[in-house]
Amino acid sequence: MTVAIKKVGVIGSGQMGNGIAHVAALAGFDVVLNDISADRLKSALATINGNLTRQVAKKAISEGERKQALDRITSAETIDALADCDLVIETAVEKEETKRKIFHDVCAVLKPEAIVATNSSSISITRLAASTDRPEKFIGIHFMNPVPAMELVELIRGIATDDTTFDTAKAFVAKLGKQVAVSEDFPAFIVNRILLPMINEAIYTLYEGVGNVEAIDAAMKLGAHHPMGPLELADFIGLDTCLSIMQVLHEGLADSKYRPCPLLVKYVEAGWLGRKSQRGFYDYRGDKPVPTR
Ligand SMILES: CC(=O)CC(=O)SCCNC(=O)CCNC(=O)[C@H](O)C(C)(C)COP(=O)(O)OP(=O)(O)OC[C@H]1O[C@@H](n2cnc3c(N)ncnc32)[C@H](O)[C@@H]1OP(=O)(O)O
Ligand SMILES: NC(=O)C1=CN([C@@H]2O[C@H](COP(=O)(O)OP(=O)(O)OC[C@H]3O[C@@H](n4cnc5c(N)ncnc54)[C@H](OP(=O)(O)O)[C@@H]3O)[C@@H](O)[C@H]2O)C=CC1
Repeated sequence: MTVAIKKVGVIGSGQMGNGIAHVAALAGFDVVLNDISADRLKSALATINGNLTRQVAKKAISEGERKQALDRITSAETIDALADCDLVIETAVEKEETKRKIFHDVCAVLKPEAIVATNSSSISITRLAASTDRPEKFIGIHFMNPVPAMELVELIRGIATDDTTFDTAKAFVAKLGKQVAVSEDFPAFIVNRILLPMINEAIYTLYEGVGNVEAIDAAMKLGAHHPMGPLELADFIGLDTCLSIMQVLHEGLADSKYRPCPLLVKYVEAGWLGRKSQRGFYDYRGDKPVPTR
């Protein structure tokens, strides 16, 4: 059994939030995009418009579809604006305390039957669900970056998630034109359990001087046919997010093989978070990315 979803709330308008709002609006859902920062909301709407315009240029969608999708998105700086949403997807920073606070605030304004989802990359769905007033209506809907281009969405049930919530989330993902992979609720789920240790190992390879940034990325692009090198991909994901995921794996599985590389810690402490802060394993401030090591 599924429940009808018409209006979707997206909390956090960073790179994932704008991607989720984009694909949901294009699929015909009304979307309320929420962020604590007005500037973020403004730049998210500009990014969505830019990505929709690129799809029009590639003839993937019509000009009318671009316009209708944009018209379906409203932006809001306050959480009250999400009150009449049927589904809310939280996609703020990968910090458990921030997410818990958001769930506390949003559940207070939502109707009791609304479904609450998180796009968390790694944090226990069961634990996040337990911090809400509706663990049975809580689920992990984990999109991949960049959302408009990636086919997969992981669905993760918490221990209490009911069948209606799972079936509704599955139908929602199908309506977005994406494929589902179901993951059990263990640290970092499937994709990041495999991908992040690979990225962390690439950073150790750099840290130990086995290769420089250029050599490591070229090796994996040309030698293993990865679309992006692991360091380029780390910058794309965000080094703060990569570190948070490694910390969840390290703490959650208590195995030293998940120890975050000290060089990753150093970059995050420097505020060199990758593309979003214009500097990470590459410096993006010039015409083209320049390796920082
Ligand atoms: C951390 C987590 O929790 C989970 C994760 O997401 S892990 C990260 C998973 N993502 C990846 O591994 C991405 C790896 N990289 C890639 O697959 C590719 O480099 C890429 C798809 C990003 C770009 O591919 P490309 O061939 O170099 O570029 P390009 O041909 O311009 O783009 C391919 C498509 O992606 C879209 N695209 C590219 N960058 C985009 C962006 N930033 N935002 C939206 N769409 C984008 C393009 O519009 C294009 O769409 P169509 O196929 O509909 O035309
Ligand atoms: N990056 C990736 O490749 C992927 C990330 N994810 C997950 O998606 C989530 C978001 O990641 P991503 O988009 O990359 O992160 P970003 O840093 O790009 O965006 C996070 C956004 O959330 C905003 N924010 C912070 N606190 C709040 C709040 N209390 N209420 C509303 N908005 C808030 C931030 O605002 P401000 O900057 O002003 O603090 C920022 O705009 C994380 O949980 C991450 O693990 C999932 C799949 C892939």
